[in-house]
Amino acid sequence: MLPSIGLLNLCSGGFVLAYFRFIFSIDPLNSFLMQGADGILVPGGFGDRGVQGKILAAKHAREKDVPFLGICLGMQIAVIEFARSVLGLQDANSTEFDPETKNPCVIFMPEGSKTHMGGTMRLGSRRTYFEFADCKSAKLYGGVSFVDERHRHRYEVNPNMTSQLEDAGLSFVGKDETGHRMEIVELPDHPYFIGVQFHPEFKSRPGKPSALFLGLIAAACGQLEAVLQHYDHVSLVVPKKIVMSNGQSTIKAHQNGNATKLSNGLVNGVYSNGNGVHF
Ligand SMILES: NC(=O)CC[C@H](N)C(=O)O
Repeated sequence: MLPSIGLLNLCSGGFVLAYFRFIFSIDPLNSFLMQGADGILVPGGFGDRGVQGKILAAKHAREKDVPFLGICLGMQIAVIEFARSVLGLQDANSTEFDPETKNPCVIFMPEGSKTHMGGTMRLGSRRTYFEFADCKSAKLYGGVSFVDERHRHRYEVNPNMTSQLEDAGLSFVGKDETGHRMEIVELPDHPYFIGVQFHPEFKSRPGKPSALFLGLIAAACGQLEAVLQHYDHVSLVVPKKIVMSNGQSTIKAHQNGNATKLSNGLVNGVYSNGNGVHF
């Protein structure tokens, strides 16, 4: 596939010229080609083809502080790589690729059907609640308490392994309404390492790119701080975890998503009216 070039408006620091290169994850030159990358995006996918190369890409990004965005399978890959390299669980895997793994950090969603594939995916618009106001993704989305993004998957991060992963430094900063389904993962000490279970590309448009793509490009050209500061004037009103008297913790959801109109006409830069109906 030929490389392509894009002109992007970063809001803060004017325009940047971005050069995109598609690397096949099964390409033996994969690691070599990644060396010069300023940013890496691992997209969604099904089946185990190219998974090893995708794991190498996530590892390279994590270890070399290269801005990284993992989408759906790309997020699952980032979790697998982290479990293997940081937790030392060599056989950590998704049960999609290794049903017998002793360390299933990505598992089949309990409500899915293993026998009927058609229409059994978790599809369509679902709500993600931010756990922390100061994580990069919450800031990029403009300080909302939730975002509605579109989904297309059968597997998810194993909720029984999240505390182990979090103790080692991975942060699950976005979750569904139950708090058991991981939607956004970040590495807080990394310049830009974000994985999302949803597909931001489904609602991204040339003139209105998803906040996460904007963040990736900004980070890749050293402009992330400037872009985040641009959003800083929008009050960050994401509630912190509220510890309830019964010892359970929860987050309070604001039904309107704390929407604030930005000067560019977007509602916090997010395509959502906060009630699950999308434009
Ligand atoms: N859209 C995707 O990337 C799907 C990821 C993975 N194969 C799953 O079903 O969960």
